[in-house]
Amino acid sequence: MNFGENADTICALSTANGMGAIAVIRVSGPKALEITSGVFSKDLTGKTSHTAHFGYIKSADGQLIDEVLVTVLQKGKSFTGEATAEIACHGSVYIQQQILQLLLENGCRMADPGEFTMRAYMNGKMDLVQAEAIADLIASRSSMAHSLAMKQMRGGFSRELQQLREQLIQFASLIELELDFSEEDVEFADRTQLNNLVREIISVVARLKESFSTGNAIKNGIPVAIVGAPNVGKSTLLNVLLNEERAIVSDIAGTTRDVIEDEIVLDGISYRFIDTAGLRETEDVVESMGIERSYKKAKEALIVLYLLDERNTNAEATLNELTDFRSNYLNEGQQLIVIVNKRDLLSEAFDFLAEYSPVFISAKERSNLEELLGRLRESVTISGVGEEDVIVTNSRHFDALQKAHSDLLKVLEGLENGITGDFVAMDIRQAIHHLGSITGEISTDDLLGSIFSKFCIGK
Ligand SMILES: Nc1nc2c(c(=O)[nH]1)N(C=O)[C@@H](CNc1ccc(C(=O)N[C@@H](CCC(=O)O)C(=O)O)cc1)CN2
Ligand SMILES: Nc1nc2c(ncn2[C@@H]2O[C@H](COP(=O)(O)OP(=O)(O)OP(=O)(O)O)[C@@H](O)[C@H]2O)c(=O)[nH]1
Ligand SMILES: [Mg+2]
Repeated sequence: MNFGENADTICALSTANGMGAIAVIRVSGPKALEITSGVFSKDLTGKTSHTAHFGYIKSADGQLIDEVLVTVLQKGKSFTGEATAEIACHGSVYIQQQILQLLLENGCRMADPGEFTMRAYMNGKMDLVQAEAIADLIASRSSMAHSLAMKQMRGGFSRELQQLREQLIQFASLIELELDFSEEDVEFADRTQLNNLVREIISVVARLKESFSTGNAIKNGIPVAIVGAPNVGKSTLLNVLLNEERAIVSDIAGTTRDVIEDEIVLDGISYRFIDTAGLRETEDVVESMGIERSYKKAKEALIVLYLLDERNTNAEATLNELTDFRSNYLNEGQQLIVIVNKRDLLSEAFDFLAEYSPVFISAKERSNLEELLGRLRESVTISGVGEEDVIVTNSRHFDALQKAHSDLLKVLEGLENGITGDFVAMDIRQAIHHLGSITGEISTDDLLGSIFSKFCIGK
């Protein structure tokens, strides 16, 4: 990988593909200002950084291509850290192509996907976590996903990792110091203190690791399974939540055969609602396959909406049904919300459900859905999304945390079993390595390639 003075000068369209009011073409690299000046009516090389210049783009044979505004960012002062010119032209596809072609003829190369951000990383403008957060920020579709990505881009997660690494490095050097003097039988590192420190670090890593299921859910839409007996109104509720006739509704029990899901942003949170086949004993082969899938989906969901309706008047049978479901299909960490639907038809009080604090709604009449949304939002908070907490949203980070976690457990085991310092130190170094791979203190071309190739071109 060439960078610094030897880097190619790259260019790409940074705005969306296709026609727009204005399009921005970004040029970055050692020759960005020279090459852009070569196709522009003014010399940009000596201009103050962060200034905009009006002028013309002309082709080699003197044809006027467009009137444009070029922004100059000098080396060391731009997003990429390299000299950069940003050409804001009229957003015609023809003009965009002509300008890009002129830049290529004058010595630029087309940027690979994510190459501008990769250069920002290579030039120390940001770490890998922050670079990855930019991709998440661009992809974010809900306020919660946006705020997680923003926090990560601003360095929240990086600072937490940095702290952990520093503690571990100090720890490792204490143990290694002890090794140097091992002949003299000195213990520089107080083992109890080390023990406590490792425990503390393990608990932080564990918390980060565990936040991934929520973080991932927020990024991809929080999975909410709608389950319950046939005909209670699951599909009606799905349709009402999505505001769309997504699933077939009928008064025939067993209408929904397959899992139906769709995503929607409500109140700043993106949910993935999953309608399932009504749960019951059945001889029908196809229906029982559908029910099998319902149970599977319920297990994968973060929140389970369990629907009952006006027929569930038998307290014992209903409570048994709920207990059964809870003990057989609900995992730890999953939130259960019990809903009594068809409240327009209710004549009884359903006091026996008090321990579940059910939400009474009428899906058909769209009544009391606000309470349900409130409860959904509450469940998201309960599942671990505090305002202050750093949340892991990226599976690469999760993998590395998991590895660091198991290294640290080995360290702890080593300390407790009185294993010699050199083995303990090896495991600590491994943990430091895995934590460092997250922010990219340690990285390989393969890793960078796989991360940045998923970015948009021009980013
Ligand atoms: N036109 C344009 N808009 C954009 C970007 C861009 O590169 N160009 N961005 C790209 O993603 C985002 C903004 N991010 C940016 C980050 C740093 C710098 C920059 O010039 N940094 C300098 C100076 C900082 C300062 O003055 O405080 C530096 O870091 O040295 C510019 C944009 C979104 N909007
Ligand atoms: N009165 C009343 N009827 C409702 C309400 N919600 C749903 N229904 C009716 O209940 C019947 C069953 O609704 P569905 O949404 O198909 O029920 P389901 O739970 O998806 O049923 P399966 O797919 O068979 O498991 C339909 O006739 C709906 O119109 C409600 O709030 N009040
Ligand atoms: Mg249905």
